[in-house]
Amino acid sequence: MPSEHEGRPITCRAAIAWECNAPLSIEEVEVAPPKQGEVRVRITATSVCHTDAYSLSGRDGEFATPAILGHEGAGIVESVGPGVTSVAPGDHVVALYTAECRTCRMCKSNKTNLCSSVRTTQGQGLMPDGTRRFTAKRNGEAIFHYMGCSTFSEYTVIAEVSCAKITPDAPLDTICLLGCGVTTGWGAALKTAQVEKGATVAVFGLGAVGLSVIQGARYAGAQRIIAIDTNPSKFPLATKLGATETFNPKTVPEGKTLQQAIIEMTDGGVDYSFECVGNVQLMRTALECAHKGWGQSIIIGVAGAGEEIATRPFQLVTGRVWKGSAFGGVKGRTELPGLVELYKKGTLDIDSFITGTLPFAEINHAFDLLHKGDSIRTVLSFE
Ligand SMILES: NC(=O)C1=CN([C@@H]2O[C@H](COP(=O)(O)OP(=O)(O)OC[C@H]3O[C@@H](n4cnc5c(N)ncnc54)[C@H](OP(=O)(O)O)[C@@H]3O)[C@@H](O)[C@H]2O)C=CC1
Ligand SMILES: N[C@@H](CCC(=O)N[C@@H](CSC=O)C(=O)NCC(=O)O)C(=O)O
Ligand SMILES: [Zn+2]
Ligand SMILES: [Zn+2]
Repeated sequence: MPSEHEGRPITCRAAIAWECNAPLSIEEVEVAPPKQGEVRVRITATSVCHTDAYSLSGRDGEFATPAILGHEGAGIVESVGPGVTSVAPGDHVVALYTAECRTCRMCKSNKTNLCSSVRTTQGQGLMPDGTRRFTAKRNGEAIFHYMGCSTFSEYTVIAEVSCAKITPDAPLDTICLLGCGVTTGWGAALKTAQVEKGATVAVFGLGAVGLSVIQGARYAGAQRIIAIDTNPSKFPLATKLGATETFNPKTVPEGKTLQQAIIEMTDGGVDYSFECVGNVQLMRTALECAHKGWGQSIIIGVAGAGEEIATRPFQLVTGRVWKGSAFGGVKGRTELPGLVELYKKGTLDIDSFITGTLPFAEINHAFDLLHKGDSIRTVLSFE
């Protein structure tokens, strides 16, 4: 059924980041109708990923304010712009920060999920035509988009290629986590690393991303999964999701490095390690605890603008492999429906990641919980 607002602006609530390192401001915005190839979505649920906090911290070289953050959200299509064929009003969708146009060179390759169709304008906080759809009601200022999603708004406009259509019988307030954290970790284990049966795995950082790596590694049949975090309150959930051991780097004896400790625990190093924190020193540790000759280390964490990784080239000469993974290597429009089915069958746990739900108006509290290490994912509801 067509929306009563079709073709017209909608005024709704959004959380605006007017500047970095300040609380988000809940206020009214005007959301323009979708243009060619665009979709306006009523977001029903969104959660807060560490990357939202990272961008708000001012460490993200691409982030421009004022902006509407949020990239882990799901909702219902309100209206579509000219030329949109793959979704229609009423469809349930997950917003994708890694688009999938299916026609660019990257999409046609089975080696990557990094679609190039909208990435340049997305990084500038703009829609693909170079303009914006959000205006602050308080002063008429145009607001930047974020990661092609901007899910911290009751209504958002995203590109059709950034819309994964999913079955309407899946709960949006749970599967919104497929918009980032759960898919990223699961895919990093199964698609990027291709962890195999019997493997030994080390996971650094036990937020939604690291815990999802653990879940993926268990699904792949890994024999040992070592869950590593400086916050031991994350250990019980890591164990529930498949970790066979937990380890706190703070317990490494003086005079020994963390990589040495893990190499000793694993008879020479792990087959696969995953950095899920965004700390460049830890990325080095993760590489160097990988087994000589074949160990692979996957960087998932996002480091601040200007930060660099280092290791002795000898580490690579002697067979270790350094890789990265974005959105778990998952092509969202094609593969998210399958992940929803895995959730419905009980194969993919998403419920355990939701450590709390809050009304959208309490979004700043959700950020506080993340900063204090007291949450995995807090789902914000607009209803
Ligand atoms: N490449 C991609 O596609 C994606 C990348 N990311 C990135 O992945 C990272 C993880 O995201 P998310 O799971 O949401 O983050 P969280 O903040 O929820 O989880 C990170 C975990 O690492 C712990 N930690 C912090 N420092 C260390 C350390 N030195 N050693 C071991 N553990 C440590 C934190 O502890 P504490 O509880 O004390 O904070 C926390 O438990 C972020 O950098 C994020 O930006 C996220 C999604 C997609
Ligand atoms: N803007 C950042 C880039 C941050 C980054 O690496 N993002 C990840 C996703 S993080 C999700 O929570 C990613 O997928 N990167 C690939 C991409 O195309 O952006 C910066 O400039 O450092
Ligand atoms: Zn994220
Ligand atoms: Zn593409």
